Amino acid sequence: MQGRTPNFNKLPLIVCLLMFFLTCVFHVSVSYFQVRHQKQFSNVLLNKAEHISADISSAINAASQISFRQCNTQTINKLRVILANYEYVHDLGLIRKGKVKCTANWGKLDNTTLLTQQLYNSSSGYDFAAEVAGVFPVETKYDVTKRDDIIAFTVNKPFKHIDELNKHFSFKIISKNKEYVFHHYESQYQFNSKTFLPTQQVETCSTQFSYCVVTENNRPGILYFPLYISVLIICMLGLISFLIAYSLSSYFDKQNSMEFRLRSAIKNAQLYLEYQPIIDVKTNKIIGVESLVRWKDEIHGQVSPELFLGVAEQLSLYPMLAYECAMKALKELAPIMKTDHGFSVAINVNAYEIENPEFLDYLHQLCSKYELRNEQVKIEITERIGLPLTLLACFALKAKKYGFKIALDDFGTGVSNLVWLTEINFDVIKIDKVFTQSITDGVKQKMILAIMSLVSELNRTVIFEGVETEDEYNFIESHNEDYQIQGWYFYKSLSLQDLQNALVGNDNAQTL
Ligand SMILES: Nc1nc2c(ncn2[C@@H]2O[C@@H]3COP(=O)(O)O[C@H]4[C@@H](O)[C@H](n5cnc6c(=O)[nH]c(N)nc65)O[C@@H]4COP(=O)(O)O[C@H]3[C@H]2O)c(=O)[nH]1
Repeated sequence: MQGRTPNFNKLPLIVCLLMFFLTCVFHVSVSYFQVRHQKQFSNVLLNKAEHISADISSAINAASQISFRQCNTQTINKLRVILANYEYVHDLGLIRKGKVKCTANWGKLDNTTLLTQQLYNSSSGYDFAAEVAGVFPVETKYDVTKRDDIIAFTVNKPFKHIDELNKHFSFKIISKNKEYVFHHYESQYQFNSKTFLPTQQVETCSTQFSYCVVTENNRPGILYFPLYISVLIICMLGLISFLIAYSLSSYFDKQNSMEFRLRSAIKNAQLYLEYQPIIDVKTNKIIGVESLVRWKDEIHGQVSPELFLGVAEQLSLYPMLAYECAMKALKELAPIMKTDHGFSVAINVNAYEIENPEFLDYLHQLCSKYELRNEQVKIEITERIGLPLTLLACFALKAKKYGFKIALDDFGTGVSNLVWLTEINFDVIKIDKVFTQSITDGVKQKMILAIMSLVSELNRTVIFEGVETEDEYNFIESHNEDYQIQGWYFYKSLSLQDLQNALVGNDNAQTL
C-alpha cells in the first residue's frame, strides 16, 4: 500500500475557522457565566438597597407620627428614640422651607442650613439628594431622603462593603424613570467606560421601590482576562484547533483513501462483473466472453482493475475477491453456458490462484454446482505474472486434467519466451493489443506477421485483443478466418443484461 499523507491544502483555513469558532464559544461561555454572576450580584445589591429603603421610609414614617412636631426638646428626644431603632439612618430631623432646623444627633441647629442642592422629587412623595455637604459642621457628605418636613440622613457607607467585595462590575442604583442615580460605583477592574467596547448590562428592578440596580461589565468574555492570559488562551485554542483539524483531516483522508473504500466495497459486495464478448472471425458471432471485474466508487469513480487489484493484493483482500469473482461469473453465465455448450468464459488469474492448490478444486466444484462443462472455462494467465515456469507448468497440467482450457494472455508484452509455448500446453494465445493496434506500422506489421505464422504452426486458438478499427479487423480476417477477436470494434465489456441482449441478436444465441 502506498503511504498516504493527508491532504493539508485546506488545513490552515480549517485551523483559522476552528480557532475563530472555539474563541467565540469560549467568549460566549465566559460571558454567560459572567452574566449569571452579574445577576446574582444585582440581586444581592437590590436586597441591600431595598433593606436600606425600607429602613429609611420606616424611620420617616415613625417620625411623621410625632404630633405637634417642633424643634423643641420633646420632639428631638422622640427623634432620638426613633433613630436608635434604625440601622441605616444616620440622622433624622425636621426641615422647613429648605432649612434643616434640628436633628436627633445635632439637636436644634442655631445656624440653620439651607439645602442648596436640588432635590429629586419622586412620584412617591419622597425627595432625594446624594452626597450633600455643609448641612452640619463636619466634612461628611450625606445622602438625604425627605418627606414633607422630615429629613433622613444616610452615609454612603451601606454599599461600601459590597463595593469592596465586588471586584468585577460597575453598578448604579437608578430610578425606574432613569432620572436619578441613588448610588453608583465605578469598578477599577473595568475599562474606562468611554471605550468602544460593548458593555454587558444586567438590570434588576425592585418590586417594592421605584428603582433598579444596573450592573455593567465592559470586559465581557475573553476581555475579562489580562492581556497575557488572553493571548495564552488564544494560543491554546489555536493548538487545539490545529490538533482537531489535523485529526479530522487525517480521518477523512483515510475514509476517502482507495484502500479504505476498496476494503468496504469488497466487504459489502459492491464489486461487479462485466463481460467482453469474443468474436469468431469466420462467423462474426459471439462465441464466449472474458469476465472482467469492475469497481465504481463514489469518490474515485470507475477505477481500473489493474489498479485496484494490486491494492486488494496488498490489503490481503485479493483471495476473497478471486473466489467471489469466479463464483459470480459462473453463476451469472450459467443460463447461457448450459444452453450453449460451445460458449466459454475466460477468467483471469493472478499468482494467488496459481499458488493456491485449492483454487482449481473450487472452480471444478463451481462447474458441477452450476452444471457447466469444465472445458467451457478458460483460465487466462498473463505473461506478466512473474512466477517460475515450473510452477506455471504444474498449474496448467492440473487445470488441463480437470478439463479447463488455458490461455496465455497479453502475449508479446511480458517475460514469456518460446520455452513457455513449448513447456506449457496453452490452448489459447491472446495477442496483446500493443501488436494488434500497430498493424499499420511497417516494422511492427512484420513482427505481427511473424507472430501469426509462429502461433499457426503451434496449432493453437488465437485471439487478437484490443481490435478497435475496421482496418485492424480486416487485416486479421484477411490472414486467417480461424482467428478470434476481442475488442471495442465489436463490443466493450457489457453488463450481464447487455450481454444477453447482444446474444439475442447473435445467430448462435439460444433462447435464454
Ligand atoms: N484500449 C482497448 N482496451 C480494450 C479493448 N478491448 C478490451 N480492452 C481492455 O483490455 C483488457 C483485457 O483484459 P486483460 O488483458 O485480461 O487485462 C485485465 C486483467 O489482467 C485484469 N483483470 C480484470 N478483471 C479481472 C479479474 O476478475 N481477475 C483478475 N485476476 N484480473 C482481472 O485487469 C486487466 C485490465 O482489465 P480492463 O481494464 O477491464 O481492460 C480489459 C479490456 O477492457 C480495446 O479494443 N481497446
